[in-house]
Amino acid sequence: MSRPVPLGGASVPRTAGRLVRRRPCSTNSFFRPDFFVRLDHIRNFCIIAHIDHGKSTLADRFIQLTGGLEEREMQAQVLDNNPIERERGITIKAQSVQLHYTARNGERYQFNLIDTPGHVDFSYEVSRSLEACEGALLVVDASQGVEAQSVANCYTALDQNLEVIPVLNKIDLQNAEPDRVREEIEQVIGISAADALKVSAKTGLGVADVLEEVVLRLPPPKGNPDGPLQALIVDSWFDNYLGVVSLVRVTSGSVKKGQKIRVMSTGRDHEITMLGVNAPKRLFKDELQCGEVGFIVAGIKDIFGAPVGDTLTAAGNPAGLEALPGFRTVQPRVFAGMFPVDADDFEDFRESLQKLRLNDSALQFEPENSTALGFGFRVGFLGMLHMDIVQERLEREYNLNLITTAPSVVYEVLRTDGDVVKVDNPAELPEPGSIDELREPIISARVLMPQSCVGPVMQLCMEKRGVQKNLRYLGSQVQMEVEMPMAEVVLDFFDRLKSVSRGYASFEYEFVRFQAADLVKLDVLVNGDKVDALATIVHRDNAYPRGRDLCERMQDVIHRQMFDIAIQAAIGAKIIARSTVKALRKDVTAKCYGGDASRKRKLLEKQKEGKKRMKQVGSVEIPQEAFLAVLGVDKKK
Ligand SMILES: Nc1nc2c(ncn2[C@@H]2O[C@H](COP(=O)(O)OP(=O)(O)OP(=O)(O)O)[C@@H](O)[C@H]2O)c(=O)[nH]1
Repeated sequence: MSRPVPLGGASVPRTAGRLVRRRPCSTNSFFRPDFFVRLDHIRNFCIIAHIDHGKSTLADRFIQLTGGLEEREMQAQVLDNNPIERERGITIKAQSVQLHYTARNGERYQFNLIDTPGHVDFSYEVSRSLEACEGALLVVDASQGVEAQSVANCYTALDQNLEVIPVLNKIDLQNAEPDRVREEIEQVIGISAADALKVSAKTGLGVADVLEEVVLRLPPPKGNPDGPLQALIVDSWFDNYLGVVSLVRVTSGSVKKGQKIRVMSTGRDHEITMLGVNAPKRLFKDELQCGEVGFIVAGIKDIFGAPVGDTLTAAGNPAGLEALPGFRTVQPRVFAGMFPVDADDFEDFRESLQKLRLNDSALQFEPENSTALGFGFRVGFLGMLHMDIVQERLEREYNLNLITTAPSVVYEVLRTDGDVVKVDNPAELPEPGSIDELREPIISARVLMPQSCVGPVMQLCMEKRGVQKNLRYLGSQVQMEVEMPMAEVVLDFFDRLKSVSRGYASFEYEFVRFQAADLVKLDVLVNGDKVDALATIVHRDNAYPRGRDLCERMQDVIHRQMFDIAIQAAIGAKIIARSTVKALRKDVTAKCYGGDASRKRKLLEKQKEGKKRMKQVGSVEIPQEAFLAVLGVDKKK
């Protein structure tokens, strides 16, 4: 992604408090004078919560209260600055912002705040952001109560030894029950909530107290301000003009403009040309000191030049420092083929994926060749929302026109020769004769719901081949632990769970093991040709209904053409379902008798537009919707 560096006018802090001004104010108004902040006056913290509990809105209030933006510059969820985030109303990328707060004791503190995403698909982003912090605000919606991601994200913070302050949000709502939710935090999560703060991020009620508690209860960063430079790359993105821009947390020493730094994994030295902080407007500075979180630009044009999790030291690393621990790598769980509609876009597609990966280290990809769709990539994602967002970012930020195939999980195959291989593409499943055992990934899911939902949720889990492991009554909430095949969860579990529980149940999951199951490959034939990109792996018991359903769905989405199109579902050589798209020529200009050439041309152009997201497979044009018919998702109109 190329995030431009806005050259907005920087607001110089009105009162410098007791801070010492290190050097005279730069004459350039884009620069903010550097104030020396003592390490014990810095607080680095994250806001964590379940989706929609109000993290970004609380961050807005913090920015407003500390004067980070003027009233006219404020808009809701300021930190969700990606257009996709704003349209969907969700946070996808963690965003950092530096604020300056004068506490009630008259001292001035520097806050480096990171707003994190709430959806389970982006929990990796949360754990990475926590690495740059000493504390976390756990925001819980006082009208909804504790939900699955409140628990999971809080445990991640505790695992990383962070101090957690519970904050009960939305107390302005009539149905807010702060006392019940406080008990829930203690019962479900198991942390003390006696001194949880009550706030309304919307009206601002109680928000000032949160800032004060951040000062009092969260520890300052550790590290030696006078030691040799050591900084952790927390995030990176590619800017078309500047090259790689990295967000770093300085853990020792300081980094200065003009300084030569070394990227430890590559061993290459670069000169820092720009550095600064998001406040939340981007402000250029001369130095990032120990404990601070800010961005650096070092003229790195190579996409792999400053990977996330890497360590920066002074050039030549004279102190012989070791690399910081970095981040755990995440394994993608869902894979789908992505193919450019226009084969000429393949190289652009590769470069775009590489740039996107810099900013999204959970993304993995390798080239794939499909008989039906040509050259593309098999791309690994953390979940369906992640897949959806990646496709949208590729199309909007990189101007690509892509066909995505149905997502698949990774299977483990025990071959008759004793070898065990992993298969993430159904088309590459070995011949049935050479398979001794086919194993599917099993997840352990924790569903949190009100008691009234237990019946329908249990029924849904059974339908998805789930095995209940535990059921705990925690006050008004019930926590159910269930093991389920991941393939069933990928398809539509999340939506179904929301609908059977009227939105009250939430869930989070983790992979536990591979387990043998009676699975078969379901092929789809279009006019007799097997289309590799449409193959799926399903449980034998579901194969017949799935095959029938798939043929019907495809019949609805494949446009009628000049001839009959037969769609068949097959297991091996056995056809198990069939449907036909009847021949018809859709003459869009039929009604345009008379000689209005321009209107005819417009209609034909419109028809051409409609054909854009299609692939010619044999003699048949197959639209994007058909490739995702197995999901029952009409993704692109
Ligand atoms: N009534 C009320 N609504 C609130 C309050 N705080 C947030 N909201 C609303 O709750 C919705 C979600 O708020 P966000 O700040 O986007 O939530 P989030 O936790 O950042 O969401 P994700 O980043 O997608 O996980 C928005 O419609 C907000 O206007 C509050 O204190 N009171």
